[in-house]
Amino acid sequence: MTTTHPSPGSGGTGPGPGGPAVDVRGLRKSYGAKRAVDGIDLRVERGEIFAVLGPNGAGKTTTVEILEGFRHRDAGEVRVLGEDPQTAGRAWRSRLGVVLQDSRDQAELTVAELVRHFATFYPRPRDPDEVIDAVGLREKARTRTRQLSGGQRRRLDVALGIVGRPELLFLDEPTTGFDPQARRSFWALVRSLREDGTTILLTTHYLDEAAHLADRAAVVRAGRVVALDAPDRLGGPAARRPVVRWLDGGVRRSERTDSPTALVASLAARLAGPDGEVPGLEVVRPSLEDVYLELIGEPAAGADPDPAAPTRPAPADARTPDGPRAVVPEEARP
Ligand SMILES: Nc1ncnc2c1ncn2[C@@H]1O[C@H](COP(=O)(O)OP(=O)(O)OP(=O)(O)O)[C@@H](O)[C@H]1O
Repeated sequence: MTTTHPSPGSGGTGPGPGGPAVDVRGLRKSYGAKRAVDGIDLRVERGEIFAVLGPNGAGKTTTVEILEGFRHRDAGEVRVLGEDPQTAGRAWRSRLGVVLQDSRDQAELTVAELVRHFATFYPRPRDPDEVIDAVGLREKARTRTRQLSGGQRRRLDVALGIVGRPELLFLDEPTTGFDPQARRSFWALVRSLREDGTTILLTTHYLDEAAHLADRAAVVRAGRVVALDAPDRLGGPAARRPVVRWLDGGVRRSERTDSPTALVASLAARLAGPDGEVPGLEVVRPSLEDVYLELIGEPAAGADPDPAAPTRPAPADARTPDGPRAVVPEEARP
């Protein structure tokens, strides 16, 4: 379940100062001996949808919670909408929309009551009924939030995240638990927010979500950014080189090549049987998932090792909770 935390205050009344929405340099954060974030640099431009990808424990949530002002960093420079989240006040907070991964509250209120209640925290809220429509909850407007399904609750969280008309919206794994149709309509909603000028920083484990939504994506592994680019360019051209696979005397062979046609022609001349076919011939262009798995050091099943690929990292360790992951600063509580 997810909860959106309100960001009351007096801001949100106009565009913030120029410059990137998020600018992070040399960010570090440890929990005891565990380095969760180990020197992250990234910049999110205003008006873009930026995805942060990475395996469990890579440091995504820690990074995002620092950007949201919910966690303190050990080192590095951070600017979010031009301010340092550690010292920024209510006006800054009201310019953010935050949709966290876990928690629930206000279970006895109906959807409409809760969205209207959150709208009162902001100086220039969206119309609550329009927001409820936009997230596809019109039918559930009079339902108590405790009676919503997981996917419906997630949509409600998004409604609460956008009702304040944020300049920057953080979405932490927003479509977990959605059915395929709900995901598609949620993606359309996120795109329409971008068209309204909202900057969106999204963490997701769904690569198709990043491919459909993100203008750019960063892949984080063991607390560092290992790639940052448009989803269809992540990993660089070498990572997208097609792989030709075939059987040679019953032995499986493969080769990455920039000229698959020439390779297939030479294989055909050498190995084609009486039917004119090369046994087991396939030409495969690596998908975003293949590229991602290589970047995080987990080659896809059946993938061919690429000498240019990053070395395999130590496995990401399990979370060691030390209390609530996301706390709402006093000043942001209703
Ligand atoms: N409150 C905490 N106390 C101690 N260690 C923590 C805490 N929060 C996170 N960690 C550790 O820091 C590392 C990074 O965790 P983080 O939650 O930032 O990763 P993540 O990339 O968001 O993972 P996931 O995809 O599972 O949400 C992990 O090793 C995790 O166990």
